[in-house]
Amino acid sequence: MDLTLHVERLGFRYGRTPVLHEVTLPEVRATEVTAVIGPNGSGKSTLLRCVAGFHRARGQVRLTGSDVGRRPDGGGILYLPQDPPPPSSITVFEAVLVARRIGGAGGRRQDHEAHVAATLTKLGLDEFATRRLSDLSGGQRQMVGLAQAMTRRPDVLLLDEPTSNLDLRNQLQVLRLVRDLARDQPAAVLAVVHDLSLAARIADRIVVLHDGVVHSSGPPAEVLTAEMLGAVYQVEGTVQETRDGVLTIAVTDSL
Ligand SMILES: Nc1ncnc2c1ncn2[C@@H]1O[C@H](COP(=O)(O)OP(=O)(O)OP(=O)(O)O)[C@@H](O)[C@H]1O
Repeated sequence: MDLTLHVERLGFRYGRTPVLHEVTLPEVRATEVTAVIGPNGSGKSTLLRCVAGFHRARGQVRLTGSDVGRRPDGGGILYLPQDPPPPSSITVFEAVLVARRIGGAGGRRQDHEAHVAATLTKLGLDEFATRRLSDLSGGQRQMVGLAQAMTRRPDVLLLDEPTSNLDLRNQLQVLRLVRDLARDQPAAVLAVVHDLSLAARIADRIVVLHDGVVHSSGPPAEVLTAEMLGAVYQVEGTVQETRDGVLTIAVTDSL
């Protein structure tokens, strides 16, 4: 049976302030991407941190499937935070190699180095391999963070706004890579994405979080509606689908 992430009835509070209420997500199977959207402060990052096990939440987070624990060079749940890796004096290549070794992958050094080189190529980071992290922009370091996550070959990848520091071209490239990674590796991916049009392009399913409650979930075309924009984001908007199935969301409120 395919590896599947189950998140059921999660409840969490910071001190006395409740943030998540009985949050149940649709199952996320390996090969699939689920995007979590919602307004600022709706609990998206908290949800990801609860799934990652950083917060002790009520409810259940389970991995099922005969593949669980079978991946020799990786596995498990990996959380990639919103902030890129900090500037430091190690090179991009070293940073990704260290991430792979910390991930517990066994084997020969040459094999790890070849894997890291291939990962950097996939992300278009070849030219940065020998540069120090301290010499990179925030967006470039965010790409390195993604390379570190990919090289650890997790069963479940939790991404908190993986494109927040990236320009338009890199946003698309990263989201394509995330989709390919989910399918090829395979991995179950849960990603917080602010841009609704990008979420629609990357995700098999979208979960809308509003005040810590799941407002709606399902395929992008079902979830991204003018009604949802009004009820959750309090804006007037339109959702249009092009002939090749791309959804475009436009806010029509005047400024
Ligand atoms: N460490 C913390 N201690 C107390 N309250 C917190 C903490 N972190 C977040 N919160 C509060 O919990 C709520 C949810 O925050 P969270 O960061 O999960 O939202 P979000 O949907 O990811 O927001 P954004 O889109 O702005 O990143 C917010 O009201 C926030 O102020």
